[in-house]
Amino acid sequence: MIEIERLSKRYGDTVVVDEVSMVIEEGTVAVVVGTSGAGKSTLLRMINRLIEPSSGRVLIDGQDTMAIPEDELRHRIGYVIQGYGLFPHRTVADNIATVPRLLGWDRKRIAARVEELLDLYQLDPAEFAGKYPHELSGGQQQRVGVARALAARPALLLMDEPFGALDPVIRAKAQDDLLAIQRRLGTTIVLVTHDMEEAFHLGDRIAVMDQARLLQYASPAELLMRPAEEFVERLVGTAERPFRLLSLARVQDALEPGTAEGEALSASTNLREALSRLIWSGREVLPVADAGGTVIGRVSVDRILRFGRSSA
Ligand SMILES: Nc1ncnc2c1ncn2[C@@H]1O[C@H](COP(=O)(O)OP(=O)(O)OP(=O)(O)O)[C@@H](O)[C@H]1O
Repeated sequence: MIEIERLSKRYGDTVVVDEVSMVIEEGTVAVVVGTSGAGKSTLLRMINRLIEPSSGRVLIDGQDTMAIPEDELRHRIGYVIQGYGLFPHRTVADNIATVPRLLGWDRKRIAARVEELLDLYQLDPAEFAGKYPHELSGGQQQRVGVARALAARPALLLMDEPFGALDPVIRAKAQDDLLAIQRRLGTTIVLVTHDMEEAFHLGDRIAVMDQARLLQYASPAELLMRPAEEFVERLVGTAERPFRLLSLARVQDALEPGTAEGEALSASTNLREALSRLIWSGREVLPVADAGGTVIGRVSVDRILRFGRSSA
């Protein structure tokens, strides 16, 4: 668990982070959003003390980060930035091995870990281990950047606009991969983004910052239904609200008994996508199948629309 308590950063008379307090539960994803210059990156970097706080404190599992030597802190906390920060003159394997080497792991253990991470990120070790960053696509570099941050199995991963440079298709895949890996490893993640879609897709909780202040820190549904201030309401996108609500629920939540004509939707599909498929197919109802392909019921346009209403 990460506890941020009245954390502030001042440069001279300018306050860039103003008494921010928030708790990030273990194994969850907290996403920080806000306007440019709101203080998001500064807040993130104060967690691993890349930036020293002016006041306030950060506790990791109850331990004040000030009591942890800086290098140990950096090894314990994974950090991913936009542009991935890979070392250009080191191979993919050497990049991933950076922190394990600093920690003095033996060769065999490092090699096994590198291979495991490349596998996890679907990069064939035989092909990719010896390549240099400039020989990789943007999406591959991004995956190596995250693999490197995960190399020493950090319990906490800080990510600053990690998918900012990716095109929309690769970006969606990178987000899904991250969630899958996060669930598998139980990593706690704090991620900064400009992209509200990304925030709603990834965040268990979303922190909204504006002009150095934390305006609201709540679950995606809460931000939509009960925005604390007009700024939050505008940022979550008033016109987008029903669609964002739909994307938070799954077909299994709107399942009705019976079956229907047409290509089955998976029960795990989100309702926004399901509605889109219904509209495109020109049908009022579609069958729903479980992960094994067995039809378990149906879903209708009517039922989905009820989920998108504020009184749902
Ligand atoms: N070393 C510094 N000295 C003075 N001001 C700084 C310094 N570093 C950052 N700032 C200011 O602090 C404010 C917050 O910066 P920060 O990078 O945390 O914002 P951000 O919300 O991450 O913005 P963006 O989304 O544009 O990256 C900005 O106004 C920035 O100009």
